[in-house]
This record gives sequence, C-alpha cells and structure tokens, in this order.
Amino acid sequence: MKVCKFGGTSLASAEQMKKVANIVRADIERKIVVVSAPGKRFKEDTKVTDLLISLADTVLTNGDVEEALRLVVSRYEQIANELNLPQQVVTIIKDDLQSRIQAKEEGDKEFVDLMKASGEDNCAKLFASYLQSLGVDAHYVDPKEAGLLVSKEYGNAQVLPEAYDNLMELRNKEGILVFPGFFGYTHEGTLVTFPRGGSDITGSIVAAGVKAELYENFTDVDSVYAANPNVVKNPVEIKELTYREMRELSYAGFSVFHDEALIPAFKKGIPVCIKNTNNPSAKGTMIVSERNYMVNPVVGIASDSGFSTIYVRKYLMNREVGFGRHLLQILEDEGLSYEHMPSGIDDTSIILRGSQLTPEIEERIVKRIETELHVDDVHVEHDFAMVMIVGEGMRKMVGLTSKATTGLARAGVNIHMINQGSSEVSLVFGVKSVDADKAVSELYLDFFSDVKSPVL
Ligand SMILES: Nc1ncnc2c1ncn2[C@@H]1O[C@H](COP(=O)(O)OP(=O)(O)O)[C@@H](O)[C@H]1O
Ligand SMILES: N[C@@H](CC(=O)OP(=O)(O)O)C(=O)O
Repeated sequence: MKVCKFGGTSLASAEQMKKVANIVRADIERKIVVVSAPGKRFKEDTKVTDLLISLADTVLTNGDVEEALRLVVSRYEQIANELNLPQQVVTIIKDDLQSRIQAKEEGDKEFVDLMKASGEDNCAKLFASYLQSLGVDAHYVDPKEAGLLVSKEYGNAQVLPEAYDNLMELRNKEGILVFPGFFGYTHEGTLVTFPRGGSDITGSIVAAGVKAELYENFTDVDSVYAANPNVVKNPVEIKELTYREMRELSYAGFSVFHDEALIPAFKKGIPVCIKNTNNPSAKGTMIVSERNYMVNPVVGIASDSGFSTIYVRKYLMNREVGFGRHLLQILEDEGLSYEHMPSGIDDTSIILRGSQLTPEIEERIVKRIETELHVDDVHVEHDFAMVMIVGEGMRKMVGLTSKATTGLARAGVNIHMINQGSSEVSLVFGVKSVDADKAVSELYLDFFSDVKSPVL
C-alpha cells in the first residue's frame, strides 16, 4: 500500500486535479491520497490557505466578510465547474465555511486554525467527489473519525503517539481514501493545525500509521535539487538522500519537503519519494536510511533567512557556574526556542528565529540579561541567514571547511558564525541575509561544478 500526498501546486486548478486523478488511478497500490488546499496557479496568485487566513482576520476585525468569503468560494467553484461537478459540491463548501465563521467566539487562535484547516478539508471533499464522478470508489476521510490526535498547540501541533494505532484501521477500509492534510484533533475534540506546509507532515503520519510500503510526496519539481532552483540555475538532481540529510536540508530552506515530516516516516522505516505531478514518469528523489555516502559526500547547499542573534559578553564567563543555564532560563521564561549557541571564552551568541522577537520581548530579555547576569555587553542583531552544507560523507572529507570559507571569501561574503554539529552531517555559516543567495551560488560552484551527470 502506498500513501501519496499532493501539494497545493498539484491541486491548484481543475487541470491539475485531472493530473492527480490520473496518477492515483495509474497504480492500484495508491490507496490513501492526502491533499493540501489549492495552492498558487501562477507566481502572483494567492494560496487558498492565505485567503482563509485573511478571511479569519476579516471576521475577527469585523471587516468585509462577504468579499473575503467570495474569494475563497470562487476558487472551489471554478475548479468544480471545470470538473463538471454538481453545484451541490460548492453549496456544501459554502455552508461549511459559513458554519465555521459562526465559531468566532471560540478564541482567536482556535478560530484561525478552524478556518485555515477548511482549505484542505473542503479540497478533500471536492477531490473525492471528482474521483467518484469518474467511477472510482473514493471516500473522504474525516481526521477526527480516523483518530489523528495532536497536541493543543495552535498552528504548531505535534502528533500524539496513540494516533498511529488509530490510523492503522484505515488499512481495512475499502476503496481510495482521500484524507485532508494539515490538521488533527486534540483528545477534547478541538481542531489544531500543523505548522505551515504541514500537509507533508500529515502524509508522513498516515504513511507511518498504516505502515505503507512507500510515502510518495507529489509536488511541482522532478526531484530535490542540490540547491534551490530559484537561486541556482539548473542545479543537479539528487537521486537519493538519507532521512538525516533531508531533515537538515529542509530545515535549512529546501521548502520542497517540510522538515518535521521526516520523523514519522523515519521512525517506522517508510521510504519517501518526492515526485512531480506534472511529470510523474520522472523517477524523483528517494529518501532512505542509508546510501553510499562516498559517491557524493556533499549532497546539498541550503539557506534560510530570518534569524536574529543575541550577543552576550562577560569577562571570565567561562568560570561562572550556571551562567549558561541562567541565560537560557531567561529565554525559556519568554517562551523562546533557539537554533544555535556558538561560544567563546568570554562571550556567547544565541541564534534564534527572529519572528519570535517582538520589540517588547527583545527589550525585556536584554534588560534581564544586563541586570541579572551583570554582563559587559549584550545586544541583538537581526537579518541573518543560515547557509548550510549537508552530506553524510562530510565527516570523512578533509579540507571541507577550508574549501567553503575560501569560496565565501572569494564572493566577498562576511562569515559571522560557523557551527559544525557533532554529527558532522552539516556545516552552518551565519551570514547577513543580503549575502545568502551569493553564498549559496558560490558554494554550489565550489562543490558541484565538476559533477558531470545532472543526477547525483
Ligand atoms: N532544493 C530544492 N529542490 C527542489 N525544489 C526546491 C528546492 N528548494 C526549494 N524548492 C522549491 O520547492 C517548491 C515545491 O514546494 P511547495 O511549493 O511547498 O510545493 P507543494 O505545493 O507541492 O507543497 C519547488 O517549486 C521549488 O521552487
Ligand atoms: N495549505 C497549507 C498546508 C500545506 O502543506 O500546503 P502546501 O502543500 O501547498 O505546501 C499551507 O499552505 O501551509
């Protein structure tokens, strides 16, 4: 049995849905289809999820709800009309949205998640109707009935262990099951969404739950490339990656697959294949436990921006017992998580996602660090990017850092931080965001320009 997930680009229009239906029907092993909400049809288009977020905001701020609602409904209406589906399909979606709008008193976060999730929920209902219209024995699956249980962290849910056993029951159901991505339910029955891009996570959880032989993740590129194709022209395709490599690369900016989507599949040893809805005969990229690392010690170069750094300096910091704990406690009290913490003898820097730092939070933590830790200097800098070189074979490669830093120096990129994790599967450079693309392009040239084949 295979679980296949189709992303927003694969379901953005009637034309795309026809391709998806053909892919599903082409292989009888494709029993469970996880769907995202309709995504962008062209570069300047708006994803249905973003339309829903603005609909939720409009409801909460008493704006022009009718217009915001019309924008969402018209996306489904156009798809349904072009697929010759009965008007009733659209009526059901409109009624569903209107009844969700009535739930605005439940609390802002709960309400926004309820609205956001309707994108995939209604897409699953519409796509199941389309398959039925083609004579396929297809059924929409309600994640609540299927027992996809999650934690109560709005917009940031985590799957609960008991969900896997519940989902196993899906194996016994007849026909093709269309499962909406991106959300689950708490034990109390409250709907909560995963982080943005989280339908990949649902696909992985469902694949792990039913112990699928393969999790196919369909998107709009032939494979995962060694660098973001929007930054590097015609990068080489990657044939095979390990779970660890993919996790590092997607964490560091390869948006093609959500970084949190690896763990469920990895834990149950389910191989993942990234494939193209627009070119399904292309082999795609396989994500597996082991590969021959020495064929290509470095597999990819990624970058992600939006990081901030808290610099702290204090003479004899290294001798002060409990300094690090106290510093991190201040962050914990503000509910902040951090990504890296490179340190010297008398100084340390904490690198974290800048989106967590409001001006008020920043002011509070700087004041507390000054007054409670009596430091010589504390200040915050913004607009950093983390550029990451990833590959399981890197730990056996001599001179890798020197090669990378030479390339960055040639490109005139100032390195603010270097971090190599003990696993040695990745090497991270902190640079200013404005330099990120330049750094990726230069490192790509250094590590991949002599690769002859277009596939690694
Ligand atoms: N290294 C990479 N390899 C392939 N695609 C990448 C990479 N880095 C970024 N991307 C981008 O990821 C996009 C696919 O992800 P996304 O838009 O979330 O798809 P979906 O709508 O299928 O979920 C590609 O179109 C590509 O622009
Ligand atoms: N629709 C949600 C979840 C998702 O996974 O979407 P996509 O498959 O288009 O990345 C979002 O936009 O965040």
